[in-house]
Amino acid sequence: MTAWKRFVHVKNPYLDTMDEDILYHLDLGTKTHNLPEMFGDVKFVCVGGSPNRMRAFALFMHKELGLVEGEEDIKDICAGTDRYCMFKTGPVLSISHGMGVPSISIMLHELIKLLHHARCCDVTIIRIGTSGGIGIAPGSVVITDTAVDSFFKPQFEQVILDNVVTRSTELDKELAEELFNCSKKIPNFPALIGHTMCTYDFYEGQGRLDGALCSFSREKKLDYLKRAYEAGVRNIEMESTVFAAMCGLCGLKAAVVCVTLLDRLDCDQITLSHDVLMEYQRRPQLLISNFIKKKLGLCDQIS
Ligand SMILES: O=P(O)(O)O[C@H]1O[C@H](CO)[C@@H](O)[C@H]1O
Ligand SMILES: O=c1cc[nH]c(=O)[nH]1
Repeated sequence: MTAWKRFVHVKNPYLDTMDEDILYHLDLGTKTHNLPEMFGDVKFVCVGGSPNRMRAFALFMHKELGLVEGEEDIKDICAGTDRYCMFKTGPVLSISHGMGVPSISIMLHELIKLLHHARCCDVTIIRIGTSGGIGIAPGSVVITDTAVDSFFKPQFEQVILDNVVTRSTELDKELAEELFNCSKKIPNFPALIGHTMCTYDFYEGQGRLDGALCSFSREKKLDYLKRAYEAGVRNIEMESTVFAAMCGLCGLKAAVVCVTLLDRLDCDQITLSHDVLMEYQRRPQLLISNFIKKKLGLCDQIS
């Protein structure tokens, strides 16, 4: 029996009428680049805020996949722009998205069109990030089941013209479970499944007392974070709702996996040493590399 291929769908009737599509912020285009040849074999897309992290992930994946060509062949495909960076190794694409909803949303529009133009199918997309934990030990890896907004609602509100359009932020529960099962096979790997709250700001928006502005008390902050915990929220970051909404609408299997850098019930400032921060940031990468190797039928635990 032939399995159906899951293509990436764009939902824009105007795209078909365009002679050329310029993916401006990626410095790629349908006339200037052979997108099917460059990207047609992509099966896994990993995204994260920082360019260096996404470069490190591509190099790590390259090694883990045992690919023959050298590291020096892994170049930034978007080098012509300094908005985002993109690296490809085998079927894995690694892209940075900057900080916050507007930044990741621009990248996702162009990435989803890229995958569509390249005729990619059966693509899984995973955000590997950092976050602030609530009521869990720093260094824990949270696999998101549902992304919620600042009111703990599983929705993303997109302003389109002068309307507010509400979109669902459900993520693929089966994929989250699969990732959690994968995490159990890694020794001493603290992981859990929970809701992730996405905010529009790192300071006031996440109830921090240490920003340039703060108009609420310590008690109000703690009351808010405790209510978030009771609603099932285990970590806070700044991209998951729009990521879940856009990927869901375009038929991409999506997951969010973020390490926590602190427990927000204890503090606001990130005081980790550089080495500890780097080690924590590698945790989502290790989990995703094991997952990808498993999906590709490579040895489960090479690392
Ligand atoms: O670690 P990344 O992927 O950048 O994600 C988190 O870190 C940034 C804030 O420091 C926000 O973008 C937040 O979502
Ligand atoms: O507290 C934190 C840490 C990382 N990223 C966030 O968005 N918040």
